[in-house]
Amino acid sequence: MNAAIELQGLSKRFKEKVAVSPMTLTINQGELFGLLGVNGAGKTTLLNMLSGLAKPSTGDALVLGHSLSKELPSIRKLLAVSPQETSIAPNLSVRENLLLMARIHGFSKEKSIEKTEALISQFSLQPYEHQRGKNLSGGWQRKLSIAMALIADPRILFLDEPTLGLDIISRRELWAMINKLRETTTIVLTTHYLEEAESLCDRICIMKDGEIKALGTVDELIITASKENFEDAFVHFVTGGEL
Ligand SMILES: Nc1ncnc2c1ncn2[C@@H]1O[C@H](COP(=O)(O)OP(=O)(O)OP(=O)(O)O)[C@@H](O)[C@H]1O
Repeated sequence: MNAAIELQGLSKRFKEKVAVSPMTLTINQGELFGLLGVNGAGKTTLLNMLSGLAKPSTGDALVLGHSLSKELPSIRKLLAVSPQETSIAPNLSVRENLLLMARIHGFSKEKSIEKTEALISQFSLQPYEHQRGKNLSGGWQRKLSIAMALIADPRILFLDEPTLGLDIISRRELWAMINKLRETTTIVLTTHYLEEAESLCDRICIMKDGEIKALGTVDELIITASKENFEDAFVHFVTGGEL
């Protein structure tokens, strides 16, 4: 299986604070990979480094074979992020947000309209296409944010807490959408909802204090921790077996 992302001792330090210790890890193409951990584990910092928003302190990563330290512009074309905080312009409509994103990516006017139409259809955004971003519900804002991240057909998509604060129905709708996306895109997802990770992820990496505490499928993690369920296994790994 070909690697989508190869971390090669990638680390990040903020002054005295080690946010991510040197990490070595491979995420495969086509995988839906979960990054889990308690607050401050280093998940967002890791994604920020891989998307060029934070400069690594040491190490490198290969993204579809391109070196993060040497070929960031190539990586930016392959990878997109749907961030924790919504990236949508509040006073623009759904359609205008998508058009703007397409233009930012350098698509012609015609191509931008074509891309916008396709994403409105793919995400069933038709009923809301003329509604301003700020007037959408949380679930629809999140769907729009993911649609915007997909405007340039990235090969890899980072979803940082995609269902944070959503009700269970909106969450399930997003899960269905993410499951469809995995057919064409490698996805790295962070979440605090363990049932979300269990339901969606092929493999999960559990981080704490910038370090990998466990890595594997849900079943492998449960067996390694000698627990009955994933929640108990997660608690075991992040407390060092104390709970
Ligand atoms: N710009 C920064 N300057 C200093 N410290 C930072 C900075 N960004 C993050 N940190 C620290 O690095 C550590 C990792 O933070 P990070 O946001 O990556 O964690 P996280 O796993 O994404 O947490 P959460 O689940 O709360 O989003 C934390 O201790 C945080 O306080």
